Amino acid sequence: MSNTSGEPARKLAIEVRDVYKSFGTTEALRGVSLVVPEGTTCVLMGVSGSGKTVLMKHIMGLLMPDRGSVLVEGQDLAQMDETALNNMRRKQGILFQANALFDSLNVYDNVAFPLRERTKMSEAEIKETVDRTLAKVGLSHAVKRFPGELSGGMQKRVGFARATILQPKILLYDDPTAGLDPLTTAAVNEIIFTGKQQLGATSLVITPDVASAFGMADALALMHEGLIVEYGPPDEFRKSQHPEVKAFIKNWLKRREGKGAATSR
Ligand SMILES: Nc1ncnc2c1ncn2[C@@H]1O[C@H](COP(=O)(O)OP(=O)(O)OP(=O)(O)O)[C@@H](O)[C@H]1O
Repeated sequence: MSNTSGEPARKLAIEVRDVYKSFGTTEALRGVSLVVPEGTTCVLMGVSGSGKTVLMKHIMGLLMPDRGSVLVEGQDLAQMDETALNNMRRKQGILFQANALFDSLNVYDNVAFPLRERTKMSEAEIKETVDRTLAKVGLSHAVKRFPGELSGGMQKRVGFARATILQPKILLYDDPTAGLDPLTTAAVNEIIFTGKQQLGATSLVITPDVASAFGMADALALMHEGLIVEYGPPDEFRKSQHPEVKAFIKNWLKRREGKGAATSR
């Protein structure tokens, strides 16, 4: 199989096929389809309540569709038993808004945690792996500090180190830059890019930050009322004439200008 550029088509890391999901009378997903080829970054955008997190939870196997199917690395999650689902989740690195670091553990022990829980590595092997991972995110100097003693950006980097220490093939980020200042936001975007470059991982990112989205995405998807209303590479997405895309970008520009005015005052 090849695409129009003559390169062999990549395998699909994630494939969502016509998924419906309701909670009572709330139709959260109303026929969503999405493909994310291996090693690429897909960014999901959309207003609050449009269904982004519900979609991501399906990909994590935390929710099952009412109709349709979700395949991760070609495997239909609905066909998996609990053990297989757990194994599949281990291949995913998950970074949500809250970093979910253990406050009582220092940086070293936070990052070592998945290795102690899920591998049979010796303490010497763990040390070698943790040191190498922390060096990659520029935190070698902070191993003994506790989460409360770190800046927001440093906490994100620890979260990233912990989420990636088992070398996941799929990275899922839900609003990783929420509440962060522009400099820290740039640092987190760099981290997401690092995930792609260093791990060759497939990433699915939910972010309201359109500038970050365009900077990191191989493909962008806009969700609206439980549907993906536009999907495509950044260049095509930018030119979209879909009213929801135009409204979303206009709204973001307005909010950004508002923030600029607030900070320049
Ligand atoms: N467990 C649940 N029970 C009931 N309703 C839910 C549940 N989870 C999500 N919903 C509803 O499904 C819809 C989609 O929610 P979702 O969290 O996916 O939105 P979102 O696009 O991620 O929003 P935000 O940007 O605010 O996080 C919303 O109407 C939400 O209230």
